[in-house]
Amino acid sequence: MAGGSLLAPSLANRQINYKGRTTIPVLLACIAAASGGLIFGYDIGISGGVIAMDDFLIKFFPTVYVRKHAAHENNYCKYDNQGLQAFTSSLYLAALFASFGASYVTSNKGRRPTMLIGGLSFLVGAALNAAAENLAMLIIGRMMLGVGSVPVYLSEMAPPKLRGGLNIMFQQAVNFGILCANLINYGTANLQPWGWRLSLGLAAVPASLLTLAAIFLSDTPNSLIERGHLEQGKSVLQKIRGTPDVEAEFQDLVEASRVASTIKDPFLSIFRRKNRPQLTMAVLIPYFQQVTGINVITFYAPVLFQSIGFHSNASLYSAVITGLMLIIGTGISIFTVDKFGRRVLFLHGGILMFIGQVVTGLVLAFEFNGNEELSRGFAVVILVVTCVYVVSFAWSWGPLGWLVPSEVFALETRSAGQCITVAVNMLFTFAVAQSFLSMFCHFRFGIFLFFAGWVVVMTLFVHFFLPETKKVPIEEMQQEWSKHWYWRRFAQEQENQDDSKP
Ligand SMILES: OC[C@H]1O[C@](O)(CO)[C@@H](O)[C@@H]1O
Repeated sequence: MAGGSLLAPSLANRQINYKGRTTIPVLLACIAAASGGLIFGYDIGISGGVIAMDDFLIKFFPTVYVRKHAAHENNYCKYDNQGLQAFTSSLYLAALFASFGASYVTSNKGRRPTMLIGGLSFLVGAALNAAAENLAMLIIGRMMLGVGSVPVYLSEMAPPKLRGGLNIMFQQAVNFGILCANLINYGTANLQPWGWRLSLGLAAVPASLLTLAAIFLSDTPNSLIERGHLEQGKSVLQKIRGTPDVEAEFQDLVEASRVASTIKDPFLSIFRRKNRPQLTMAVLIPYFQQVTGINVITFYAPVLFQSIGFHSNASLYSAVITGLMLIIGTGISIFTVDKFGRRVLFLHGGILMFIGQVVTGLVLAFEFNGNEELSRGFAVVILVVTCVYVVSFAWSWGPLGWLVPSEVFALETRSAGQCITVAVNMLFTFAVAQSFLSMFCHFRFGIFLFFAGWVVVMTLFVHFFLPETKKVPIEEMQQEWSKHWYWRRFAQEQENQDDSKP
């Protein structure tokens, strides 16, 4: 999938001692990857603050503007509007469809064209959004941003060597993007009447970096070798390592690509009965990540805080605070994930997220009747428990929602598993974005209890069904499933050679 090289089992955990130094192309590749994460985060974080700006509402959603300022109305429903939700959600729907095409382009044409298409698509999307005169321009722009996001996700998530702390760095880049967006909204909110245009248009800055990097970077050696261009692959490797002495690494890449090519039909393979545990993880982990409800905060925090009575500025800087919490939490994850393991982080994160959501639900139930503002003291309580919730998400389901799927698949199901993970994640990101404001209107405070219920389910699921993957080499993953108290009934069928059974 996605041109991601699959390390041969014999190579996956070997102490690697290749020659070479960090060269400019390597640094450029890192910048490209980081700017990909940044833009994705920026697009996640920017829409909520923009929706909270009056000039934006007057231009595109006048009825919401009137409702927002009407006194003594049901505050829970002020922002309930399908078009408004579509402005946020359309990005993820486009990303979902693009995920099917992007992996095809990458495996046939290489990483570079996919990054280039992604960068250009981001640029056009940002331009359309900044210049928008009607809802169609807004939504088409957001869809272009969605098309741009997928290559970034697929290429960052695919390489198995990006494991542990490194894999999490990508999530951290997304968080930085979200924080930048929150800060920029805070700054542009006072630039009337065009501050929202600046917010949306600034996505063009990292998008240009990504596009330039794609133009100036050569394709990766892995991608060239996988597509049969061995000599070219070798010379690129020499260039990026800054030494002609790359034979050892080159041979390993050739071997990895040979192993990858022997894997037939990963999509058929993942649907075999013996791979049921892997298919279950590919679907449930990204699903659970989204029904934690995190994107209620990342997409709609300013709107949410305004609905319960925070003033405009307070809403925007509260969103900045939650953005900071994402970074702190994911920082904690980077330093603890390989020490304490994945399950501990998931379980502790789950318990704290549950507490945060239940307290929010109860405070709203008893202290906020939907017509007035929340008292100052309780507003502070809401902000504090929201921070607890966000920080614990950011060390658990945020990064591990990507890291664990990259570790639970055996070699033969890996590429299909990661494609499914990306698609399911985008599907439910879309679903939450498109439904939250309406659900908030109808469920009221109950929406937080609804997400808390899912957190209970996913925490129990981790406790009973997820084996620890810390330091488990990819070629030993199948054995982990065979040892598991529940999954062994499926996984052991490998030995009983019941492979063909669907
Ligand atoms: O860090 C928060 C962000 O991370 C994601 O879960 C994706 O990795 C997003 O859906 C969310 O907005």
